[in-house]
Amino acid sequence: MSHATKNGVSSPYVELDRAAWAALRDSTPLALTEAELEVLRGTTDPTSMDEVRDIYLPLSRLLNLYVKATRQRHAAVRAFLGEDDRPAPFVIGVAGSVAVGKSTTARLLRTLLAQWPDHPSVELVSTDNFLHPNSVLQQRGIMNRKGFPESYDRRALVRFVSEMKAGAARAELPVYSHLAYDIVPGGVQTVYRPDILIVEGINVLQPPQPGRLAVADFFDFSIYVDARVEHIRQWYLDRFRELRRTAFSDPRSYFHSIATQADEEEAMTFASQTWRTINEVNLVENILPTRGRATLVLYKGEDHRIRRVRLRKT
Ligand SMILES: Nc1ncnc2c1ncn2[C@@H]1O[C@H](COP(=O)(O)OP(=O)(O)O)[C@@H](O)[C@H]1O
Ligand SMILES: CC(C)(COP(=O)(O)O)[C@@H](O)C(=O)NCCC(=O)O
Repeated sequence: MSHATKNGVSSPYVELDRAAWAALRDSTPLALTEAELEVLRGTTDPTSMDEVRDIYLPLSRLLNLYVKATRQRHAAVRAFLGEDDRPAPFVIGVAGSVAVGKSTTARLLRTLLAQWPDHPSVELVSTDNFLHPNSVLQQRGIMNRKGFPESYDRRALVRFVSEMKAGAARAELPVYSHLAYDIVPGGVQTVYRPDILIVEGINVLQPPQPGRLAVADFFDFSIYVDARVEHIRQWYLDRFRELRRTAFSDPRSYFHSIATQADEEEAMTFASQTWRTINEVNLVENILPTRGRATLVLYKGEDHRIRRVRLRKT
């Protein structure tokens, strides 16, 4: 365990290697089968049972402690104000680059956190539901900025999380389809107020615009999934190659012509260009600068395995 110091001032972070973090699992039981894990894994994501045991069970234990402590703090404030108990979900943000594996992390957490008897209902919402439809992105000339902060309806995202936090019983959200590469016209996802709400997306740790609130202002805990840019690039390309063989071969896919008309070399040139001109620029300019705001950083190595964990103590 290292407590880095800078200019003699103790750092707010503690950094643990994989073995030190894994030891913090304590007695948290492993109640997930290989078949259940298989369903939670994203395309080409190799997250294994070892990863669940060494990384996600200690994290589940830590989050359970956070939920309990946060409930106690809220109850104390309500008692101080003489207010009745009002249920509010514990909100967790999961951030990181396109293709870093956030959705696998978020789905695993949803399953593991729901196994605790004190917070069985866990909802997961991906911020792609709040992207502006392609028609709006085209109108604004920002179709090549999909995933950048301005490509989202940030007000609607903040409104959704703030309403859930304020105790709203349910909310209706738009739906994004990776297949159509667009918002689904008339699509609705209904979210009933859970014990824990996980909000996953590349830009969830963005600071607020002047005079506004950002979605991160409502997080009780946040996780940044991190890796070297060149490794994430390789994962993006590997996944694209696999999607070309699978999802893109569906005639309804926005990228269908990449599967049917372009040979593999042309397809991969297109993918490299998309990575370099959109996703890497967004990572370096907008996403990486938010890493320091996360409560926890999971650092992945080239093989996708988490090597180190950094926790913010204060
Ligand atoms: N073009 C696509 N077609 C189908 N599925 C996709 C496409 N792009 C991404 N996905 C899937 O969407 C999910 C989210 O991907 P992404 O936003 O890159 O985040 P991450 O890889 O960090 O989970 C992943 O499960 C991925 O497999
Ligand atoms: C939909 C995404 C912006 C991710 O959205 P998120 O759920 O993280 O808000 C991303 O997967 C994406 O499609 N990026 C655009 C460039 C590309 O096609 O890779």
